[in-house]
Amino acid sequence: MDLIQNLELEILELREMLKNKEEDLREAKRNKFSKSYDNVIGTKSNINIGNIPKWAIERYSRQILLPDIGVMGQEKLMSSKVLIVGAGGLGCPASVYLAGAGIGEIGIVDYDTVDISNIHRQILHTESDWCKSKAKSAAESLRRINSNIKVTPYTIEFKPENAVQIASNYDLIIDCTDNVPTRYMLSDLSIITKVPLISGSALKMEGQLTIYGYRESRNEKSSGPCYRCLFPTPPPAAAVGSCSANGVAGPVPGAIGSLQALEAIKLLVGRNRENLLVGRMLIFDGEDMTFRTVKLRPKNPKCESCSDHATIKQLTNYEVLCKMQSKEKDLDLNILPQSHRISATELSKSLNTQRHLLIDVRSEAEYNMCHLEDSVNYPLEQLYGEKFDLLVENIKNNDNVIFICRRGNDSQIAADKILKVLPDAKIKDLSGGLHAWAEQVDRRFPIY
Ligand SMILES: Nc1ncnc2c1ncn2[C@@H]1O[C@H](COP(=O)(O)OP(=O)(O)OP(=O)(O)O)[C@@H](O)[C@H]1O
Repeated sequence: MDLIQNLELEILELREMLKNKEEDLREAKRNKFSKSYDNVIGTKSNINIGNIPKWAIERYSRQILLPDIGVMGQEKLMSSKVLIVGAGGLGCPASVYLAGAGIGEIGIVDYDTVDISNIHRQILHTESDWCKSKAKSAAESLRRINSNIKVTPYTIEFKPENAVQIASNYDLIIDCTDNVPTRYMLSDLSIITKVPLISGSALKMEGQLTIYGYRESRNEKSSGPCYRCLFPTPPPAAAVGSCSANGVAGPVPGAIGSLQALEAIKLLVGRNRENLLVGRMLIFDGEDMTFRTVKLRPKNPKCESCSDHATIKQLTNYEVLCKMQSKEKDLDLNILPQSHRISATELSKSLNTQRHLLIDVRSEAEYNMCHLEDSVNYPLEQLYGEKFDLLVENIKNNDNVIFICRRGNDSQIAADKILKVLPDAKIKDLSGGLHAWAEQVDRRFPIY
């Protein structure tokens, strides 16, 4: 028995020794690598091979082996500057691969902070980055991936007042944002500054990407349509989906962001127009796992931004263009008069004394995530379907009807629609929605 125990102890000791030796070996390798890098920085020493140093050949060998990249392509990547706007679902994977590929300088712009609901897809941020600036968190992670590149975080909103000055320092812009005003601005910016733009988007299980503002050389006209050629007038704000309202599967922006990085690498090493997504859009459907490329409409000969008759010579107010309300106003539509609204605290008190019909108009998936006890689910779109009459009948027979949604906008739309057919109905909407409930009444209720 003793013999077996002794042997086991010896095995444990040997394992420990092996682990230490392995760590020593890794440390020695790391030292060797950084020493050889130190030798090269700031010098044209004789260990340079061709035009790129030994350390870079070792580090980037797997992509240099590709005939489309090669040593010359690697040199171009290492002297390129890429600006990534948005450090979210698309910006994280796009910048990871660009940092990995050794892009000389990466600028990353984002005014927001990391939210816990971002982490399922925004792979540069971790739990310990929660509430940190996204641009700073992304920059820190990128520097950990590649300490040989320069990374500049911009913790600001990218807007007409600062966009031209920042973008002019870069060779390429990558649109990783999530809103229409910024998309129009980036497209115009690309035409004005002659910096090409790789635009991506992802929502639910779908994503797409294309290149705008591509030019064979700076003196040539841009090829392919710009965003304004395709969408001369912005869609109504309500028709635009967002990840926070519609959801997104993490790997979908992961795939699109990675492909944006791939297009960036190809563009920077000088691949031909035909090999790039110029005048074409790649569409990915994660539901049935298909990729398809569609040809985009040609340039609009009357485009205000990129045609010969362009009138847009400087950036304008894109919030006005897209008829956006300010973010605060967005949170509360104020459709209903005060007499048809009830605060979360008032509702909580009233629930203790009276019977109510609580109608939750969120989607079924949201309702299943969390809902108030005894509420019934009646998704907003059903108000426009065949069950509407049934709902009206139900409401007629109730004295206390409360419409509920996430933030208090859809519930007002629903209540307003019912009031148009039943003007005397005893209807109210929960002001501020379930967010207000979570903040004012029950902190256990999840805010999403
Ligand atoms: N004009 C802008 N300037 C700087 N950053 C921007 C601008 N417009 C959008 N962004 C950033 O682009 C990123 C887009 O990321 P993503 O689409 O994953 O959405 P999100 O806002 O992080 O998450 P969610 O929609 O789930 O709340 C966000 O971090 C947002 O702050």
